Amino acid sequence: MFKIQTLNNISEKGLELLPKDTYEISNDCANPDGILVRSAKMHGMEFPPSLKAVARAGAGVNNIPIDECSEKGIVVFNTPGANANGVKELVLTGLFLSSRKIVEGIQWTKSLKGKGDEVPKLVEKGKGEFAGPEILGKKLGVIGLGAIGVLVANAANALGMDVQGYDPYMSIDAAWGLSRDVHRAISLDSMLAECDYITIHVPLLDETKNMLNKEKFALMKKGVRILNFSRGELVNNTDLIEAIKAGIVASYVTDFPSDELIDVENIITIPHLGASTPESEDNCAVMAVEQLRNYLEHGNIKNSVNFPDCEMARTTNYRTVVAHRNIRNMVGQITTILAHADINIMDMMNKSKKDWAYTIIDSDKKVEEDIVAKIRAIDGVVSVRTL
Ligand SMILES: NC(=O)C1=CN([C@@H]2O[C@H](COP(=O)(O)OP(=O)(O)OC[C@H]3O[C@@H](n4cnc5c(N)ncnc54)[C@H](O)[C@@H]3O)[C@@H](O)[C@H]2O)C=CC1
Ligand SMILES: O=C(O)C(=O)COP(=O)(O)O
Repeated sequence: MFKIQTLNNISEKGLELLPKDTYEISNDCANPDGILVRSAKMHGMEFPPSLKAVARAGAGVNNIPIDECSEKGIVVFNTPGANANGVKELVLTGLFLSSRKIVEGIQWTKSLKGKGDEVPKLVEKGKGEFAGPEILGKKLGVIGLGAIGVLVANAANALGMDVQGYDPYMSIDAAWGLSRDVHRAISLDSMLAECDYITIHVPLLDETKNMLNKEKFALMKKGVRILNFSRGELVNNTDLIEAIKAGIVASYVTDFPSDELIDVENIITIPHLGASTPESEDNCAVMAVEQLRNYLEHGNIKNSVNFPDCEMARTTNYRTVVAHRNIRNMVGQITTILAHADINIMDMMNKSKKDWAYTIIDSDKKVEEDIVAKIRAIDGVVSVRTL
């Protein structure tokens, strides 16, 4: 029986893929084999030795202590692209909200309640306060051309915007999906200086924290409109508020409210709704559960953020999987232990990703617990399982 702990509400569409006879699901369980999570913060959590994997039903993994998980041999998955359309649609909404003073206009209209037959006249008299520009022909800069950035760039291009993108690490898959009409920015700074609208779609990392700060606001066009549906910490809020007061930033729309941003003129705060659609919630849950099951039951890794993709069709009934550091002679030591135990390898796969590596071995006989213990004792090995 595998125990799965859910730290957030996970769509039933995903949970129902966990067979009841082999999986126990609860939001409060002592020794889980796997955790399913959305945005719950996992930093500071105690990870029991039973924990083998964490599956984030979503894209951003800044709520998970990745390095600690790697050191403990816990494989962390996310669900690339599964909620990208949900976010794209809200970003497009954000583009219009940033331009047309829709939120402010709706707020003001509410103040007319009780004015009776006067309302239509008052509307026509007051509406001039809420005029705003069209997006057609305007320049949009997209920072980060991954699953979401590409969809946003293509959709904005289809709406008639002049779109450029900046992503020094763009994947080949993402490049295939990008419209040929989206231009490649020469540099981030040149893009920031040219654009009327800027939208940010990068993960929150040490390198991207405060990516939009005083220095960057100083480069921007007066009246620029900025959208942040990625993470609040990508933008320095103190510098942003100064840039708004100085008239550089005309509008900031974010999916990540924080106290200093709420109710500030020209800032629109949305309560992290990017992926809150039934479609995105289902897609993410299904993908997270499928990946988690494939790992727990077969040791296959797909879409992990800390260990390499490593998937092999089963050739025998005896599978051993080893998570280890990406250092030399790991495979040599593991296979020597198996050879000394008179175990023959029928098929194997070894893959690496940055500092970490993973090995799958299908053998002709069962690898008994004493042999597992020897493999576990190799310096650099962080987890061993037989399946
Ligand atoms: N508001 C919401 O509900 C949601 C927010 N998000 C946020 O959006 C982020 C992006 O999501 P996806 O597009 O699905 O991820 P992704 O991994 O497909 O794309 C991220 C892109 O950012 C690029 N990148 C990384 N560092 C960069 C840098 N310094 N400069 C320029 N580009 C850089 C990468 O090369 C990659 O192409 C997530 O990490 C998450 O924080 C994601 C889903 C929902
Ligand atoms: O996928 C992401 O990175 C998100 O920000 C979505 O978060 P959520 O699953 O809606 O709590």
